[in-house]
Amino acid sequence: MKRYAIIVAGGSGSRMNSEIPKQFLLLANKPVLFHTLEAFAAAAPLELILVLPENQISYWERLRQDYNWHLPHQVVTGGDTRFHSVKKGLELVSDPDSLIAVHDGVRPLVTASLINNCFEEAGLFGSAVAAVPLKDSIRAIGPTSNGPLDREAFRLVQTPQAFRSEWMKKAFLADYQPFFTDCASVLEYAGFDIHLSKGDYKNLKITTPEDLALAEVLVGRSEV
Ligand SMILES: Nc1ccn([C@@H]2O[C@H](COP(=O)(O)OP(=O)(O)OP(=O)(O)O)[C@@H](O)[C@H]2O)c(=O)n1
Ligand SMILES: C[C@](O)(CO)[C@H](O)COP(=O)(O)O
Repeated sequence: MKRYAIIVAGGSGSRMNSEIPKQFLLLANKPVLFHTLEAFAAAAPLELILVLPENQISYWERLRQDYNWHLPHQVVTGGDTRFHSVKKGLELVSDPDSLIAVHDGVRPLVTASLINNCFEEAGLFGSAVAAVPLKDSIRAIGPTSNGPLDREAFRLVQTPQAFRSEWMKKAFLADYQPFFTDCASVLEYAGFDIHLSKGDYKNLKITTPEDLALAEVLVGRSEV
């Protein structure tokens, strides 16, 4: 089955508080997005689709030239939310019977084994969403009090999130809902079962400045 990867990098990175959107910041001396795209290209034969903010496409082209970086990929402009950006990426998937992995451009430490495992399990189950158990205790917050929850009943959800293309195409016909924080929520809303796949604690999402500092420590360290 043909494989596609949609790398969503259409956000502005407001929580990072950086003038340059976080997907272009340097990690181990090269832009975060180069790490992410290279990880997918190294994993398995697939078609790479990169979703970027409209006002950053020329910056991306300049970065590629400056770094003499030539990994084949298609670029499409993103939308107002992650949901809309994924939807734009989906328009470039032409094969009706394929597997699609959607991944945050700002998760550059994703490994080939995590990517391939998600594709393989999506082939078996129709969906495969990387997730990890919680390490901390959690409490539910009410208006005047708070109380403990059983952390074994929860998982932290990551990307890659891989699906049969037919499922994704159907699910993304939905109108946008505010609880669509990832693709799993969109597919579940459309009635599809979500299979959780083994995630990786190192597969962190660069959201705030300390995440980038942590990624600098972890990058290239396969032994941890
Ligand atoms: N309209 C959007 C919003 C987000 N994303 C992408 O979805 C991934 C996860 O989103 P997040 O970490 O929230 O990125 P931002 O939206 O850029 O960050 P913030 O919420 O802090 O503004 C990122 O790779 C981001 O670029 C996207 O493609 N299109
Ligand atoms: C898709 C995601 O990374 C899964 O954990 C997450 O939902 C993205 O959330 P964000 O608020 O857009 O960073």
